[in-house]
Amino acid sequence: MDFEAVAKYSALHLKPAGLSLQYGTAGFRTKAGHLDHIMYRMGLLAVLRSRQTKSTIGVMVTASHNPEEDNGVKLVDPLGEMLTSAWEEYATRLANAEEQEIQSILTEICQKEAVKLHQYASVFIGRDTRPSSEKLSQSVIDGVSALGGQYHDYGLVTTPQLHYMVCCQNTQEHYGKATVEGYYQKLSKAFGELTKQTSSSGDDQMCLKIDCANGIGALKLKEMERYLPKKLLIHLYNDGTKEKLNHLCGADFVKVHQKPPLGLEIKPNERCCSFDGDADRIVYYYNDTAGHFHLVDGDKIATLISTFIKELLIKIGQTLKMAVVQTAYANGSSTRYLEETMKVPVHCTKTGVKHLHHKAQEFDIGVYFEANGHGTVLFSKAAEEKIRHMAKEEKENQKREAAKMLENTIDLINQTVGDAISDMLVIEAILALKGLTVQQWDAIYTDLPNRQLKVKVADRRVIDTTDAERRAVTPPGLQEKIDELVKKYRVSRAFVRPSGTEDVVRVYSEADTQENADSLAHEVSLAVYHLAGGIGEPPQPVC
Ligand SMILES: CC(=O)N[C@H]1[C@@H](OP(=O)(O)O)O[C@H](CO)[C@@H](O)[C@@H]1O
Ligand SMILES: [Mg+2]
Repeated sequence: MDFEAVAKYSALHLKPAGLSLQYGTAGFRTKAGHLDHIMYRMGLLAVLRSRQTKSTIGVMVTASHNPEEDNGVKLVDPLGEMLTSAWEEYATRLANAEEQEIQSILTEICQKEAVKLHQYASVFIGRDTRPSSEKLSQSVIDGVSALGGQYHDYGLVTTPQLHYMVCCQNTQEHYGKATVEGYYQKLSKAFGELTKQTSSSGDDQMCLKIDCANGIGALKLKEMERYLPKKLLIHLYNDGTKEKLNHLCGADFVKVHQKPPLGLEIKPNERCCSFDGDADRIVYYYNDTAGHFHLVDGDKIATLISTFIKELLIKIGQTLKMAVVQTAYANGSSTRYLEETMKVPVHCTKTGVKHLHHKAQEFDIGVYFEANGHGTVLFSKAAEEKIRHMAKEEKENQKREAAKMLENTIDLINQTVGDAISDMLVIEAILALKGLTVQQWDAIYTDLPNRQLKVKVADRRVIDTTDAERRAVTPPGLQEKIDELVKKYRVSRAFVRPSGTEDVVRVYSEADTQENADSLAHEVSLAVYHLAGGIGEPPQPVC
């Protein structure tokens, strides 16, 4: 290893004294001004991971739905998955090392992981539209170069596009061409094929208003439009030309506040959706004729997609094992509907896509979505082969057509990670094929009223959880208090957990009415404030 080069470049990317950060739910995230050294060091780490896996590794510079002033970085593993957990620990150690410790930590990682120092290394780099992202991605490049790695800078891309391209590269382009154009072509072709059957009905225009959160999604949808069939009419709002990234708009804002984004006027019953800042999440919504807002979130997306797939599986007569994976934030009504009406097994994991993704890999077909709209569908190799074989060879017309639909769904979905563009196309195709309006989709089940709140505490690590984060083990007395509060309300549920992306404790509640969900969330927030070291003003009631 050329430690001289590492030290030379490192001096240009000094760590601010006393700063300590952790590789959290979605990599490192904080104020952009604190991240230069992290970027450089993640460039170094990506080279080691590439050498160890003998594969291309991705580095994405983004802070997703966070405010524009923040930034972040995450590493992408060879098949487009999130970085494996042992390496998350290395990432944290390297990020927090003092200047003089960098060399010994790099050496230790190489020894532990049997990294061959002369192995070829390749890193794909992408970034979102934040003003700070370009400079920060240059720091990643410095890290890659310092250790003699090769890199391809894709510039402005959505997070899922980078994941896709890493997967393409490491499967010798079996998954698709490792270019943004290849991505557009693959998805557009699958979408066109899948929606072919809908084109005979005449009034089959699919109209969708998209809030792009003033982020990368707008740029990429504009590029993609010319590849898409004309029958899909998309109208882009919050395209980043006027307003600030994620400010009062985007999927996270709409989900958390349960209201429409600024900058998008909704006429009654119009189908609308919001992307988040790096276009890996999507939620749908509409206003009814009385002007009431209705959110159609990740749980409803999982329900729509799994219903569609299950119906096709019945048609092809294959007993492939399908399951839905959710987190504790999934609305209780969605879980009940999936288990009791749909008869689909449901599993609950900790928050964070990597947990859902791993669980979903256990099934022939694993549908996973966080309630906030981040999710995808995974098909096992065996399931995929079976479906592709049937789509080609099956003699019975009806079965073969159903298999073809599944095959096109496989090609349309981005299996590496949740992808707003790909998910949107899957949803639009399913709605068109099933002839469903957004209201009919929404009416599949009724969400339980719920509320999400944040509480500021001195150190959120004092809260430790178990049972897929549904119960707090520490601090003492907190879970008992939550249990007591939950008992006061009907069909209620509540839990708290430290956020992995923000310096807050998150509170979630559900109850029979919105007033009760709000009141339960407020009472639980007060319990957190008092028992887990709250700082600042005590939480105020939701108004
Ligand atoms: C309640 C919630 O929506 N939490 C989000 C949020 O994680 P936290 O650990 O809750 O901050 O950001 C993650 C990354 O985008 C996402 O995976 C997760 O679902
Ligand atoms: Mg995101």
